[in-house]
Amino acid sequence: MAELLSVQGLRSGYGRIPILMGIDFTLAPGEFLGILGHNGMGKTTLIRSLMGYLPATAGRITLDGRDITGAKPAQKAAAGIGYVPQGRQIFPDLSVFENLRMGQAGKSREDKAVIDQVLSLFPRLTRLLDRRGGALSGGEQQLLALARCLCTQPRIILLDEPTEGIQPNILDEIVETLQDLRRQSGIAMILVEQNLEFLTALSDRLLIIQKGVITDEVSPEMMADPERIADFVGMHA
Ligand SMILES: Nc1ncnc2c1ncn2[C@@H]1O[C@H](COP(=O)(O)OP(=O)(O)OP(=O)(O)O)[C@@H](O)[C@H]1O
Repeated sequence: MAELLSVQGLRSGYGRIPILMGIDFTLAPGEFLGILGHNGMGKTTLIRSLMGYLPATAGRITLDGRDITGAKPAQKAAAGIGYVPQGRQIFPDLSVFENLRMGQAGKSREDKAVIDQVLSLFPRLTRLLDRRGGALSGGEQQLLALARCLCTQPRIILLDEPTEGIQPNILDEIVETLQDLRRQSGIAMILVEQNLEFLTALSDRLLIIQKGVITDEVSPEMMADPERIADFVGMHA
């Protein structure tokens, strides 16, 4: 399979504290890759390193075969890498619609058609366009952060712990929205999570991260059997 993103021997950390100890994986076009790990295993560090917020101390990241290891976050965004941070970071004083427009802030002119197309995936947000971002529930904010990222028209989305602090009813809606996105678009996604059930519902392939190293890969065949995965990774949902 052709590869869109390739990560080889990636190391990074904070100051002199190493956290990522040599991460290797590839992402194919349109693939949803899940990365499962407990608290503190390096998931956010990995996403922030891929996005360029933390410099790699070793290793190589390529996009379409082009080396982007040292590229700045804005350059990575311009190359088509979208980022939905943990904690969502929506603008609390702006309306839902204004938050979506911020997703187009880097473009020379606003493209309302793109916002409309994105909104077709998010009926709940369409009903809340005038509401302040800060007045949304956690789950609604997560939907907004995802929709805002889609307004940048990325080829890859990096999604950091989307289930954190979200009520179960809206979590199901987030899963369905992502499943629709997976079916309808050619977007590829890296989802880092500690929620096994969420990842098995969405991932084509699942990697396990422990202490800054990818320790295992769960094959697509095994993905069909959540009990077996839970035993395999020692993480019952
Ligand atoms: N700014 C920082 N300075 C120093 N160490 C940090 C910093 N941020 C995170 N760490 C450490 O890096 C390690 C990995 O943290 P990271 O946030 O990547 O984990 P995670 O898997 O995303 O966990 P969580 O689910 O808690 O977000 C942890 O040991 C954490 O304490």
